[in-house]
Amino acid sequence: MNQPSSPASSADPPAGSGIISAHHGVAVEVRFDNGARCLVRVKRRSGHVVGDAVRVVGEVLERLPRRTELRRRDALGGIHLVAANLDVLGIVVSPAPQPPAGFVDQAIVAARAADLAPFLVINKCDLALADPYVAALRAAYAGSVPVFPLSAASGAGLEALRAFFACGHRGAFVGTTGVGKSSLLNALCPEIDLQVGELNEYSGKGRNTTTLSTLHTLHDGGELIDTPGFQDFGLVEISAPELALHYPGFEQIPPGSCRFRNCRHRSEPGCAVRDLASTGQFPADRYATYLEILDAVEVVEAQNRYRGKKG
Ligand SMILES: Nc1nc2c(ncn2[C@@H]2O[C@H](COP(=O)(O)OP(=O)(O)OP(=O)(O)O)[C@@H](O)[C@H]2O)c(=O)[nH]1
Ligand SMILES: [Zn+2]
Repeated sequence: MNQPSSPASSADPPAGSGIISAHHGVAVEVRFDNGARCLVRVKRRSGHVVGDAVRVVGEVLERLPRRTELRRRDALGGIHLVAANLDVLGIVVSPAPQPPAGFVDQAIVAARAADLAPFLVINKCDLALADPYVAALRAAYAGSVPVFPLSAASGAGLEALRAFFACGHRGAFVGTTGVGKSSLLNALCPEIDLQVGELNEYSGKGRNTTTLSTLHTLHDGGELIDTPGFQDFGLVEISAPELALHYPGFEQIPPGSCRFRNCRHRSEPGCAVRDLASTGQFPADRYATYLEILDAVEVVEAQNRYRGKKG
């Protein structure tokens, strides 16, 4: 379906407001507030993404202002908009394979910088080595974000995550390869194939379309965006001020504790974070991880400044 020469939709698109629930490259599916769906043709680089709130008038799509934007960085450093109007981002990890050091922290910072509330999913809790891993992650993050230990394979722990989404959240998952994101999506929405089937029934065309991105409604409530290839995305680079502002654990330190408002919590005089870490009131290992990420972020910032000067 959706060859460039095909009609924008197989029926007259109804007029009204709704949300883009799937993106097929040359057409988007709009889900109207009353539940009806239609396909509307768009230009290849129209800038529309799943999650966009739109008004449809005839074949014209008017995009309404976005509350949030989720971006990713590709292998060449290009930045792409992935989805709009999400409110939560699930960071998926597993005891095997484990994500690289600092991954969870950077994902939390990137989510918060994009105004998304991060939560942590620890998959594969059926594995024997899961318990100490879950305990370590809880100790580091439970004070900062919701933590969901579960097993996509056995289904244990899925109910708590379903209940979280059922509060009305719209989110996506990120995580490194092999942690079980696809398994988790399938466990949460077994009807994924069914939705694809419904859409194609509507369009009356075959199943051989590349769907770039889909918004799935979960059975108990809430929505999940599935964007092939996105889940392993390179997080958009975080800046040093974003890191200092959003690093998990720092939210427990009252704002204004450091002498300088833009304190990077490294060597500034009157830095409350460094003082708390040195006296054990802030976990020393968490502070050490922060400094390692800050080092890496500052190297990238220096490289970008150098490139900017050269350019
Ligand atoms: N033991 C166990 N294995 C799981 C679980 N969930 C997924 N796996 C296995 O982990 C492997 C990776 O699962 P995927 O769902 O493909 O992981 P992914 O994160 O989508 O991987 P990519 O597509 O590479 O990004 C597969 O062999 C799954 O069978 C789980 O809850 N427990
Ligand atoms: Zn400080």
